[in-house]
This record gives sequence, C-alpha cells and structure tokens, in this order.
Amino acid sequence: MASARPRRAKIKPREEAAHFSSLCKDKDGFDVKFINSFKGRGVFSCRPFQNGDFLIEYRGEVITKSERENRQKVYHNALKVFMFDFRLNGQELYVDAAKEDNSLGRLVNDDHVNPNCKMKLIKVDGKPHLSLFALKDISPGEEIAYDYSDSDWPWRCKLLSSQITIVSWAGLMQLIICCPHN
Ligand SMILES: C[S@@+](CC[C@H](N)C(=O)[O-])C[C@H]1O[C@@H](n2cnc3c(N)ncnc32)[C@H](O)[C@@H]1O
Repeated sequence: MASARPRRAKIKPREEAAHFSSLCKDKDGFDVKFINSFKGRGVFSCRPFQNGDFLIEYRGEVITKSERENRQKVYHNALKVFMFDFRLNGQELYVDAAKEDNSLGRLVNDDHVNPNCKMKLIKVDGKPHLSLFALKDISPGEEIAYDYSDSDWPWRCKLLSSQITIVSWAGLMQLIICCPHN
C-alpha cells in the first residue's frame, strides 16, 4: 500500500508576497488582455484564487513627495496615474510604476464599486512594497481590479454620465408605457 504523502503547508499570503517581491517576479495565474480603447489593458485571472490570497505586486520605484512633484511636471497625463501614494512612519511616499517593465501590477484597473482585491503595504528586508490581496474568491476569467480610492478619476465621471443617460432612458420608456396616448 502506498504511504500517504505529507501535505505541504500552504504558504501564508504575506510571506508569498514577500517572496515574489524579493524575486521581482509576478506569480503565475494571470493574463493581460486588451479590453477596449477607453479602458486599455487589464489583468485577468486564469485560475481560481481564494479570499485573502496574495495576487500581484504593484512594482515600481519608491519615491518621496518632492521627487513625485518633479516627475509630475515632466510626465504626460497618461503617466501621472501610475503614482500610488502611501504613508510610512508618517512620511508620504509613492510607488512610481510609470515605466513599462512587463509587470502586471501597473496594468490592474480601478473598480470602486465592486473591487475583488485590495492594496496593502508590506515590508521586505525593511523596504516598503505594495501588493494586491484578494477580497473574495476569484474565478478564472475575472478581471482583477481594486479601488484606486477617492479621487475624481475621469473614467468614473464617464461611467456616471452613461448611468444617468440609461436612467433617463429607462424613465422615458416607463413614461411611454404608462401613458401611451400622451
Ligand atoms: C494604472 S493604469 C491601468 C492599466 C491601463 N488600463 C493600461 O492599459 O495601461 C490606469 C489607467 O487605466 C485606465 N483605467 C483604469 N481603471 C479604469 C476603469 N475602471 N474604467 C476605465 N478606464 C480605467 C485609465 O485610463 C487609467 O488612466
């Protein structure tokens, strides 16, 4: 009779995040797809993930507030969105992921209504890293998205105005159905 193989303990999400951060490598299980010309590319799962799992690091250069201000002066608008702010020991810092380096984190889109992951700060060898962790179970084929937090991001206005249009069309249809002879 074959002896039962001991089960390997599942690595803790924060330890896994630290492991991939130290290797500067992304974990398997994700695809990059072009969504449309408005949203651009996005990152999609190609296997299931569990609530709490480490997903992807937001890899980039850690810079200070004054360096961020210098870069904002020279960056094109499309690059300014790649600065992610965080606080460490009371200091305002940023991860600048503007450089196209084939990493996945910089391609994860915003969803402030129904995000499936959350950005968390972890320390690896004393240095700050930002990583995405699942907020719920994620099925293969789902887009990975987190809440970029409160800011008047232009795409959110566009979403709102299209919703208002839909609401008013729905209202108009209701009027026609209720009062067909008016
Ligand atoms: C950090 S990048 C994400 C990757 C980007 N989609 C790409 O192809 O490079 C942020 C940019 O993605 C787009 N984006 C992110 N979330 C979006 C959303 N929910 N709807 C539309 N566009 C979005 C915006 O153009 C934003 O400036």
